[in-house]
Amino acid sequence: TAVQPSHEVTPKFVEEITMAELEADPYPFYERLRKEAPVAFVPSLGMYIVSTRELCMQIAKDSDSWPAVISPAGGRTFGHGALLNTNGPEHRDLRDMVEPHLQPSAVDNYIDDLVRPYARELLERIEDNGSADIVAEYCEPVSVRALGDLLGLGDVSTDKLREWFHKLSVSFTNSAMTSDGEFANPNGFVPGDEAKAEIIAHVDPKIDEWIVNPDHSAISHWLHDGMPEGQTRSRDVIYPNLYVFLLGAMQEPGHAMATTLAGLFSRPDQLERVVDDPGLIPRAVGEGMRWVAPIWSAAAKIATDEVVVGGVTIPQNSVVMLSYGSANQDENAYDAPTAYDLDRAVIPNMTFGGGVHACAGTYFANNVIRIALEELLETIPNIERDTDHEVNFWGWGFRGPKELHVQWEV
Ligand SMILES: COc1cccc(CO)c1O
Repeated sequence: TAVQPSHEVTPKFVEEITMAELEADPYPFYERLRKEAPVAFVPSLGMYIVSTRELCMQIAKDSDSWPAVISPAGGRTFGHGALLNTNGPEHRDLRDMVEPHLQPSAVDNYIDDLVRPYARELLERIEDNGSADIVAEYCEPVSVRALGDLLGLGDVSTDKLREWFHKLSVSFTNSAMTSDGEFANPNGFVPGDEAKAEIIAHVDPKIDEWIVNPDHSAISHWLHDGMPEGQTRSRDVIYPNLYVFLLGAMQEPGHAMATTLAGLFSRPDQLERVVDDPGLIPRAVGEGMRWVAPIWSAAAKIATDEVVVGGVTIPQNSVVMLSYGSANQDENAYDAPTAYDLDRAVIPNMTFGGGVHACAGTYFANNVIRIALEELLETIPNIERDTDHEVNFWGWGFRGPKELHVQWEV
């Protein structure tokens, strides 16, 4: 439930902010938060928001004082057995379940064959068109196909995987609360419920098969690895964590590709350097994800006891949301933080979180994004932004360009 601090006076701009404004452009609001109220209870979100890099880093790393909790909207979407809602030994067991496929030595073995052929196939389809919405026609397809095939969902179409993550995403981030702590937009969870129903209908028979005939897919290993002979993990464990992968792990590499391109388009000289030297792509991607963190504000923690943070008393059991997208543009840590700059000093950022809950897919994601951009810039080195279209970044929980219209001389 939303714990409204009675004695604190909420600044007017904090009282008035709406979900729609945050999803359109959270940056002005968070710049004011960082300066005037780095820790603030935001009534329309029904939780405390932490907006500076220092405090986000401090809380993310202190998992004893700040256990991870799924946000209210997240819990309504996924249920409560997901990695990001577990701590201690239960969390460790789930990380042991998902990490084998994501550790660098494993990724190095499969990542090129997993990503490059499909990226090339997509580029062959569009390279003679001279224009594209690169988000829909390339970034999202490459992002979902790679992970879908790894998971064991090669029989789910690219478009269906995209539909699922879009539906899960709007549901997971449907965070608006009324003043009495109810969800402001209960209908916003319908897309997530629809996606889950389809996911279960498709995956249940596959789980039945994997139980008796294991294969090398990630989900098959999640069922069997580390379990006593003849036993497999229950669906109650598999599904909430599969939803985590079908949302963020599917959506964010595509966001990061598009955001990096948008950043480079804002610095044509830097785009040219990256096209000429693909060895710069990892740095370009790192800066792109610093510039607009794809997982912008989706890591919530819970105050185990009443605690004072940033001068604010946070009551016990309050939900605190770490806004990594704001931390990454904290003027106390980054010069000209709102600018994309390939050459800026590399200062650790919050893109992949921190502490024991830091992203398990960091290495996997960085390689998917790298290969996708290597193939794109090699195939279409003269890619430009189509300035007849705006770059419409969207999202508060997760953020990236909804579309990115590009053109090139054929
Ligand atoms: C990798 O995937 C995720 C990371 C952080 C939050 C969520 C919300 O489910 C995710 O799906």
